[in-house]
Amino acid sequence: MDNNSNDDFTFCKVGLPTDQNGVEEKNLAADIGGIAIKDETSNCSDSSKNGGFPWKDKHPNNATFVDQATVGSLTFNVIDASCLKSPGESSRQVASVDAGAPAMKSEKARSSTRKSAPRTKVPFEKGYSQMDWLKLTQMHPDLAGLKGQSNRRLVSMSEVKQNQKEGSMWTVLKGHVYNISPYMKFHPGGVDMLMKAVGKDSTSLFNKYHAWVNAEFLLEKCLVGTLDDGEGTQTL
Ligand code: HEM
Repeated sequence: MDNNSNDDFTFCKVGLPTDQNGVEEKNLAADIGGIAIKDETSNCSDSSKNGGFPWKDKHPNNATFVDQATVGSLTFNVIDASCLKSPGESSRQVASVDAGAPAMKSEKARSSTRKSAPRTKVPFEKGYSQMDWLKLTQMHPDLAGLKGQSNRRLVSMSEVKQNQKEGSMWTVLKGHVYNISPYMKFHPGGVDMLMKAVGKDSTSLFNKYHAWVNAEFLLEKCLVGTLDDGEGTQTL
């Protein structure tokens, strides 16, 4: 066999990269695929460290932007949080990440899309999750309490008001009349909240808290009828 052939492998130790003095560089964690998160601290009042971008000068929480980098759809903002004013905040650098949006858009965009109503989801009791509700709607033969009556009938508002007792709690939602009594304990916003809907048109309350919820689907089996705006009661 020819010893000078390409079968001759040489193994060598691969060490950490070194600087020009041959000293191994230890601070590698901050360098990821071309992004260098600079470990520079900035003076809180020094706006010359904004990389020439005046809008990167201040973070809304009074921290100073140090660097910005982008990988694919992710934008990193590295800020010096040492100027944070709240008492519990310690001096640190923070990297905030925004997916698919320019960094400066994020804070304002998120706050402007927030609902005015407070989010107060209650933990559900065992056996009362939304999945349990879906199972119940598939198994129960008469959740609306129709007792054989058609749910394709017009229902007056005065009839809705009369149905406010255990087992028969009616509400109007987007022109449909539902018996929400069986859904009470399954409501993620709690029984007390849903009780506000009983005996009245709850469309505006519903939209205030969660216009995105598909009530037509969730309450399909609780449908009693259609609201009669003309206050008559007849079969469709
Ligand atoms: C009438 C039919 C209603 C149905 C089918 C319904 C359904 C739901 C659903 C599915 C959620 C979970 C939403 C989510 O996870 O994003 C929810 C949450 C909630 N609901 Fe309702 N809801 C109804 C009526 C109401 C009414 C009338 C009120 C207020 C008076 C209300 C107040 C709330 C609240 C405060 C939450 C918690 C919001 C959150 O933090 O996510 N709901 N509801």
